[in-house]
Amino acid sequence: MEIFFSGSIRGGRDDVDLYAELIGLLEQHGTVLTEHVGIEDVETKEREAGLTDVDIHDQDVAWLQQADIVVAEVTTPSLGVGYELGRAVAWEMPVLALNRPESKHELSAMVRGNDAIEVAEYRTVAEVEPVLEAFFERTR
Ligand SMILES: O=c1[nH]c(=O)n([C@H]2C[C@H](O)[C@@H](COP(=O)(O)O)O2)cc1CO
Repeated sequence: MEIFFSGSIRGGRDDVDLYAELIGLLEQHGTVLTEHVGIEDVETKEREAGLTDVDIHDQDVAWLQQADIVVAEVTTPSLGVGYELGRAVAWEMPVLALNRPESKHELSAMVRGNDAIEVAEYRTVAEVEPVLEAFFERTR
């Protein structure tokens, strides 16, 4: 099982530690192609590696195409995450969006109102574990 994890980078990095925890959980279910989303200084590393925005976009879309499923943490609004979700839906991939309802951001209707995206509201990482179990069971 290859998993595309999607989370905000330029949209804001407040939740980066949470992304790393979620990636750790996802690794119990398969290979996470986008582990870099959970790395604190990802943009510095990409710059040092000489990656342009075109490189980042093209690599990301290739990973999305390669993946079997998409799991996104959508609490911090991000254009890139929204774009990835839109493409995943167009390709009819299973998509799970994890959202923390107590955030100051209201989840976009383009995500919550999309019946091709399963939205799970949660407060703690412990609550995500059974949600992932059920999601992977359904998509197996
Ligand atoms: O440097 C990057 N590396 C990268 O892989 N992405 C991808 C993965 C994330 O799921 C998503 C984040 O988009 P944004 O940067 O607009 O918040 O885009 C986005 C960026 C920066 O836009």
